Parts: sequence; C-alpha cells; structure tokens
Amino acid sequence: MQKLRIAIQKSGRLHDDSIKLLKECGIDMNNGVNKLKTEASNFPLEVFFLRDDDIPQYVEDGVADIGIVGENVVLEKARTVDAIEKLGFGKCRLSLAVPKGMEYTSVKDMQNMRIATSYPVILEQFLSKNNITAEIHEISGSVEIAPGIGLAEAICDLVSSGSTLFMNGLKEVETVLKSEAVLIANKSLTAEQIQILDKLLFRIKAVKKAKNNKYVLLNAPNDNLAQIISLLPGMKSPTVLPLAEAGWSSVHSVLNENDFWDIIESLKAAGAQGILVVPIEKMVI
Ligand SMILES: Nc1ncnc2c1ncn2[C@@H]1O[C@H](COP(=O)(O)OP(=O)(O)OP(=O)(O)O)[C@@H](O)[C@H]1O
Ligand SMILES: O=P(O)(O)OC[C@H]1O[C@H](OP(=O)(O)OP(=O)(O)O)[C@H](O)[C@@H]1O
Ligand SMILES: [Mg+2]
Repeated sequence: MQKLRIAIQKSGRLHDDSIKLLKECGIDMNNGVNKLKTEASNFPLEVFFLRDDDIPQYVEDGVADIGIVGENVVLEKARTVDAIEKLGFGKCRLSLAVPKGMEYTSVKDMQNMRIATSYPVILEQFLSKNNITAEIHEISGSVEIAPGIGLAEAICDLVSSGSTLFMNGLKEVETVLKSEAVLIANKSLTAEQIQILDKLLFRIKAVKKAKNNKYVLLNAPNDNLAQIISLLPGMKSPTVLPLAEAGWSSVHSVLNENDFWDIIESLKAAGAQGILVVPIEKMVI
C-alpha cells in the first residue's frame, strides 16, 4: 500500500506540537532523538524530520507529499503548495519593531530606514504595499540584536509574548502578518495519496474541534429546566437525565469554551448547580 510522506520540523518551536497532533490523531510512531525519518506503525504515513525552511520546497518538489510549517515560512518561501488546514499552534506574528526610545507615529517613519529581518520577501511586499522604500538587511537569526549593534534602525521578526523584544530594548510598532502552523500539500497528489490525506484531515479536524469544545454537566431543578436548556445549545440538543433526588435533573451538553464563560452567570441565576466542565478528546459531527 502506498504511504503518504509528511515533513515536520526536526527540532524547534513546531516539533513537539506536530508530533503531539499526529499522536492525538491516533498515529503511533517511534520518534527517537536524532531520527531523520520514521514510519507510523498503524497508519500509512512516513515522517521526515527537516529544517522548517526546507519544508515548502520539499513539498513543492514532491520529496514529501505534505508538511507542517508556519504560514510565515510558506509565504516567505513562495513555493507552489496548497495550504490545506490551519492547525492552531505555533501562533505568532511577524512585526516591525524599533528601539524603545524612538518616536514612531506611522509606517511612513520606516522610509529610508535600515530594517534587519529573516523575512525579506514578506517585508518587501508589506513595504511596497505601503509605498515605503527602505533598506532590507537579511540576517538568518538573532534579529533583535541588530539595532543594538548598529546594523539597522528597525527589525522585522516573529513575536509571541514580546519578551525577546523587551529584553532587547525594542517596541513592536506594526503587525506585518499573523501566523500559525499550517498543513501544506503538494499540488499533484495521486488519488490514493488524496485518500490517505482525507483520512488524516478527518482526524485532525476532530482533534481541533474537540480542543475548542468542552463537555458540560450540571444539576438543574426541574422547574427551571426549560430555561437552562435554552441556554445550552449542545451538539444536537442537551441530554437530560433524572437525578435520584426528585425534582432535579442532570443536564449534559457540549459547548464552545468561550460561550461557556459567557453563559455561566445565567446558568447559575437559573438555579444550575454542581457545574462540571470536562475536556473532550475527539469530536466528530
Ligand atoms: N515565539 C514564537 N511563538 C510561537 N510560534 C513561533 C515563535 N517563533 C516562531 N514560531 C513559529 O515556529 C516556527 C519555527 O520556529 P523556530 O524558531 O523553531 O524556527 P527555526 O529556528 O527557523 O528552526 P529550524 O531549525 O527548523 O530552521 C516559525 O517559523 C513560526 O511559524
Ligand atoms: O515574543 P517572544 O515570545 O519572545 O518570541 C519571539 C522569539 O521567538 C522566536 O525565536 P526562538 O525563541 O524560536 O529562537 P530562534 O531565534 O533560535 O529560532 C523569534 O525568532 C523571536 O526571537
Ligand atoms: Mg528555520
């Protein structure tokens, strides 16, 4: 049987979450340290461990069929691949930053500046869209140090918590791109490869959906049951079971976590008690 070849980051920010996602999809594999290639034992998948920068090219060339990589890398490398599914991890933004003490009012302040970045393609597109001419200095890492050593006046780099910028005396002034890990695929997969990819995607979507939702159980006085049920959407409708104590029911429902925090007060006001919120492992609707 044909196998689908997936490229994931060998080490770095996306490695652990990529492995975790595959495992949550029920895919077993031996991913020992320093392994460059492995095979799943219970799914037709071969896994290559690569530098993230190389993944778009390998997927375009068909050396790998699919890959997991940041959207920032996909756009920077500008390879012809299909971006199939956002994966909800590796969330960060590509931002312009300047020294803390520098006055900054708008992107026009970037005119004629020297900007250090590892993302010259994305930065160039952003600058030209804003009619700015600047000198782009491409460096491959430790970008935040550039203003401090006189290499540039500004930088364009990835930010998540902002602590690297802070530690280097910089402030974020513009978001150029929002990014997260994405599943990419070669554009000419065979019918058999597409079949395996669809199977994997089905599992990924079930795992993603489960992460955003919670199983909620609560006790409700029967007198207020209708009101409590109206607050809880459920997958189809909530499950209602009688409690041993007369006049009370147990109500079970599935809720988006954000919605839960919005309705908790109303649930309590309607007499709900003993509210439990439980994680869901997989969710298929
Ligand atoms: N601070 C961050 N928070 C969240 N995600 C991030 C952060 N920094 C980077 N990422 C995402 O993780 C990806 C990989 O980041 P990492 O720093 O591991 O890359 P790298 O050093 O280029 O690794 P490699 O050795 O594979 O070339 C980035 O392209 C981006 O999509
Ligand atoms: O806003 P923060 O939470 O501080 O994250 C931002 C930092 O994270 C990334 O580097 P990483 O730590 O992955 O190291 P690297 O430069 O060696 O890739 C990125 O290049 C920034 O330097
Ligand atoms: Mg890299």
